[in-house]
Amino acid sequence: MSEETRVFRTAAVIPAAGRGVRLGPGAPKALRALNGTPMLIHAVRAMAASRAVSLVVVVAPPDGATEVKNLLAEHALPDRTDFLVVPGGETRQESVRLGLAALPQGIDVVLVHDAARPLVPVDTVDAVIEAVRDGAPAVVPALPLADTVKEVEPHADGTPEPVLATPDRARLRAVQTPQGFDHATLVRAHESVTGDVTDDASMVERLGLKVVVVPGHEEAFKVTRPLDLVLAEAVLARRRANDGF
Ligand SMILES: Nc1ccn([C@@H]2O[C@H](COP(=O)(O)OP(=O)(O)OP(=O)(O)O)[C@@H](O)[C@H]2O)c(=O)n1
Ligand SMILES: C[C@](O)(CO)[C@H](O)COP(=O)(O)O
Repeated sequence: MSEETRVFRTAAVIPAAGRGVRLGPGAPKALRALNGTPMLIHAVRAMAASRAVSLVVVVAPPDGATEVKNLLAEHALPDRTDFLVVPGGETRQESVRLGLAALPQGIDVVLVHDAARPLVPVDTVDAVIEAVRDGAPAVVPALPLADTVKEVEPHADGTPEPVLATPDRARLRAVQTPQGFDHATLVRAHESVTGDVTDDASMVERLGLKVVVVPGHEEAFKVTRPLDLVLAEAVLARRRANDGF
C-alpha cells in the first residue's frame, strides 16, 4: 500500500501515576482539579481532541485505577475514542512501559503525553502525529529557551555552585509532550534501553535513531509547582473568555 493511501492507527499513552511531590501535599497530581475538573480529564480531552487518536490508555496511580475508570465514566469524552486504564509503576519510564504493554496490535503511531501537561492545544498534537506519519521514528514538540542556561557542578548542600559552562542557547530547546513515535520503535526502546531517562525520545536517541523537533506551544507547559496551577487556571479562564466571543 502506498504511503498516500495508508491508514495509520494512532494511540495515546498518558502517564498519570506520579505523586506530584513538587506540587505539595494532596492527592496524586493527575487527580487534582483545574477549574473543578481533574487535570487528567483535561489531558485526556487534549489527546482525544485529535481526530487521529482512536485509543487513549491512561496509566493510573498504582492504587487508583478504579478511581480513574470512574472519572472517565463521569466526564464527557468523544464517542469516537476508546479508553483503557492500567495501573502505573514506580517511575515515569515504568509507567509508560506498562501503558505500551496494554496497546492492541495494529497501532502504528504512539503518542506519550504527560497528564501533567493538561492544556496542550490540538494543533500541537496533530503536528507531532503528522511528523511521525511523514516518516520520523520519534518526534518531540519543543520551544526555544527564554533564560540563559549554565552548566554547574551541583551542590546538594545549598552552597554556591561553580559554573562550568554557558551553552549556546540558540542550540537548546525545552522539550514538551506529546512525544510521537513509530510504535515498534518505541517498544524496542523500552525493551532495550535501561537506566535513568526523563523522556521517551531520549531512549530512541540511545538506539541511534533520528529524533526530530516540531514547534511546541507555551500552553503545553508542565504543571510541576504550585504557581503552575495558577497559570493553568488563568489559561482556562482566557480560553473560556475567548470562546464567549
Ligand atoms: N511513577 C510515575 C511518575 C510520573 N508519572 C507521570 O509522568 C508525568 C511527568 O512527571 P512529573 O511531572 O515529574 O510528575 P510527578 O512525578 O508526579 O512529579 P514530582 O516529581 O513532583 O513527584 C506525570 O504526568 C506523572 O503522572 C507516572 O506516570 N508514573
Ligand atoms: C517528559 C517531559 O515532560 C519532557 O519535558 C519531562 O522530561 C518529564 O520530566 P520529569 O522528570 O517527570 O519532571
